[in-house]
Amino acid sequence: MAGKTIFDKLWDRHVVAGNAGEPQLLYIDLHVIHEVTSPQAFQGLRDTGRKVRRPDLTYGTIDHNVPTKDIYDIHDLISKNQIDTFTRNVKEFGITAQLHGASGQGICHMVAAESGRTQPGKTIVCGDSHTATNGAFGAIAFGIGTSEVEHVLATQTLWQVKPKRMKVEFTGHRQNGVYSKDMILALIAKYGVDAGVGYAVEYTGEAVSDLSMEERMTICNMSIEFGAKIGLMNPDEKTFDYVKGRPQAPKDLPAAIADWKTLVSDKDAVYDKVLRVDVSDLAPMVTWGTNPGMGMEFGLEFPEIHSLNDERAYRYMDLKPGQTAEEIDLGYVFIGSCTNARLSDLVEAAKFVAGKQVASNITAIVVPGSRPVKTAAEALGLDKVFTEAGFEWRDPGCSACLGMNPDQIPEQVHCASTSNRNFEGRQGHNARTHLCSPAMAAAAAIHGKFVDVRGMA
Ligand SMILES: CC(C)[C@H](C(=O)O)[C@@H](O)C(=O)O
Repeated sequence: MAGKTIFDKLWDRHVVAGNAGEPQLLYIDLHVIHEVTSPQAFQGLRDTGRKVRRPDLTYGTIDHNVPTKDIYDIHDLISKNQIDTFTRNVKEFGITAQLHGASGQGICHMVAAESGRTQPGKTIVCGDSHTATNGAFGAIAFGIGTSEVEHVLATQTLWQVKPKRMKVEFTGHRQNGVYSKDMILALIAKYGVDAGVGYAVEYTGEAVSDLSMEERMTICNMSIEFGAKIGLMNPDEKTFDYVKGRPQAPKDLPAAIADWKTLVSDKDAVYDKVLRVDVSDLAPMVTWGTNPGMGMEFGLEFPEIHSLNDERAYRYMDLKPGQTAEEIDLGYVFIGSCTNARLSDLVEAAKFVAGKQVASNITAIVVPGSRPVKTAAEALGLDKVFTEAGFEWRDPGCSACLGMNPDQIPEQVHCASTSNRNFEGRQGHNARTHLCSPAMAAAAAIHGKFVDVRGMA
């Protein structure tokens, strides 16, 4: 019999009912909730007189709507209503949540891992498309819709059709100044934003083993930009070390680790599709267009127009084929989001900023993804490094990744952004987003334009 992938092993462990090839009922080990996609779900429970089946397996945070200048100072009435409603709901249904100013508050895709709830072998869902971030630990993690949030709240299970299996092998070793963000942007640029549709993607290869857990999360996070709901990696010693010592780590860690070690893909595992990206010569990536696949290695010219989409993207971005990233007239730099606002991202960005000044044409903000990251960064003095250089240092939240809170990029301004989506209007009406790594964003803030960070720090 052929070997099994990690995905097969985890899937099989969680099937409660249903046959292969049909929708199957999966047990959910962890349900993360936030203020945007849960209100109707709770109302649905209330309307039918149901309770949350496993409040102990449900974990909440506020992130999308929170202002990052003063988390209590919410002017937008819809945002305020969502946060107030969420606060009421978690209290009424007995769910642990990181609310205003709480020490664990932050972006939903960061807080579960930070608390130790994200562990190898789990099924993890959240009403948010970047939930695959947790897959970096060797978990099946995916985003769900609000009616599914209600289903999970009520039953701790979910109907799903098993996706196909894809292996993405990152071979070679990265050059200095090239990061996991560049790896995932390169994958999406090479194969397209729909290449992962219908697949659970397993990321493997020496270039993945090289990465820290935080860097791995960046890759799994952007699985959805590759078209896949699920992206995951085989757990290893780095994974176990990350979980160890966290408040919600398993009580009997050695026993858990012994089990987790079995939850890796067999050598002879079978995949429906295999893709490869060699990262040895990869340069830092910058997107020029309006989807995450419209990206180029730094130094290369933006491509010819091949479709109406390309034409529209160039018009929206006010750029032309043949230009290079260096020629982009940047006005804003955003370092933040569930993709790249972890401690190591801020440490790396700070290397390019220390002792320097933000260029006069740039407004630059750093938004730690969570309160634990903010606290840890301040203990390292990173807040001073950034503010002395002219960056603003904010409170945790989704911030300018998406225009759901006051942090918006002004119209027509080009923004070097460490976030995950460069869609039209994503960061604000008519704002122009260029996705890149924290190092590229930080160096761009100092130089006033994109520069090649290879060999710089
Ligand atoms: C608000 C939420 C539903 C949305 C998502 O699920 O993707 C957001 O997090 C995003 O990144 O666009």
